[in-house]
Amino acid sequence: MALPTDNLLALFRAVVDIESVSRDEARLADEVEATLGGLDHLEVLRDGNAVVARTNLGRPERVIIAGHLDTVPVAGNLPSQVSDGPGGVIVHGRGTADMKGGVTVMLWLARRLDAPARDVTWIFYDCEEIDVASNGLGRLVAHHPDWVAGASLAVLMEPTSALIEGGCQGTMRFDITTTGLAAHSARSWLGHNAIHDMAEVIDRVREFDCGEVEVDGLVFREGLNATMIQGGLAGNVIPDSCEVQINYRFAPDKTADEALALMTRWFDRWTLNVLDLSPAARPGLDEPAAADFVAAVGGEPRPKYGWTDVARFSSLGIPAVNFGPADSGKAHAVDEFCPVSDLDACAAALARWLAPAHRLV
Ligand SMILES: N[C@@H](CCC[C@H](NC(=O)CCC(=O)O)C(=O)O)C(=O)O
Repeated sequence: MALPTDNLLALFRAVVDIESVSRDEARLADEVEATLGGLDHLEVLRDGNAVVARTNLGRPERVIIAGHLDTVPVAGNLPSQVSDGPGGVIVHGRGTADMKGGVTVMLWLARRLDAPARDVTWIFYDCEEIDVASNGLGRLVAHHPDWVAGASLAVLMEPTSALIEGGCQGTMRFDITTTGLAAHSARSWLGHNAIHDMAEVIDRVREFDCGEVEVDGLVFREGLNATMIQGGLAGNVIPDSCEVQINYRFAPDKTADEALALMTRWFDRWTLNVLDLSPAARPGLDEPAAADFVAAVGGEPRPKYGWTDVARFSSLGIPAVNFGPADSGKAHAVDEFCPVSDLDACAAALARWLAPAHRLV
């Protein structure tokens, strides 16, 4: 199936309807490669399930526009559905908010902007939604550092309702396990209940003061939450083990090491098994390239509460911002959606910035 590139809504629905849960992005990556291949103005490169398309026009400046192809697991919310909203057509379904609207705008513009004023590297990558060790952009940068080198700005088309969201919060996921002694539940005094012991861990999670933290003029909002729990063997057995997964979202005033040290102190009675630790990124919107983008797009920048690869680009010394269609408040929700008017707004703003003289057809 070739992606329909003449109609934005049709393209969006086709991209959404190709299921691409993390580690299963090959089909969508193939379609992206086929859609951008064979155009005179683009060089197309591939690393695993990541696709890069770039102009080589010898412009004095190169920018990166990036987005991930993967989604969190489908929850009965595919294929896509459409409805009519006050502002026009709305597309519903897994990935519409996070972040196939952004991917669609990238495909739309990459095909059409054949003479941008800045050279553009379009990066479509895999495995963003899972552990940082699997992240496709991280792999691509490790394999081909030259594919991102020298960029003056990276725009991540994560959901932002077509406004700029600066920086990103860090994320740390860890397990805590409590251990008991199994016994018949009719003689519970012979055992020790690991699930009951977990109550103290949960209390500790709830007692943590999740503050608001201002960084570079944007107010971030931290969070500490138990997100998964398991334990118990059968309804008549005292459980001898219970495991909870905890997620700490930390503001960019802390390094990843500081976040780890804080959690280790806060849960000092237990052993933390760290599953994932991704650093935050400061907004840095006063960097000249970022400030120029803010001026071109307009609107009042907001903080990015989720983790995005803005953090990776920042650590590489490339200023980066989040800018894409859809409300981030709907990211990962079963009823996620994206208004087509957001796609139009993002495409128009990016075209203004990349090729002021270009008329989008
Ligand atoms: N390695 C991390 C990756 C998690 C990435 C994910 N990002 C978003 O959902 C961005 C959307 C937004 O907030 O606008 C996240 O923050 O969970 C991990 O495995 O946790």
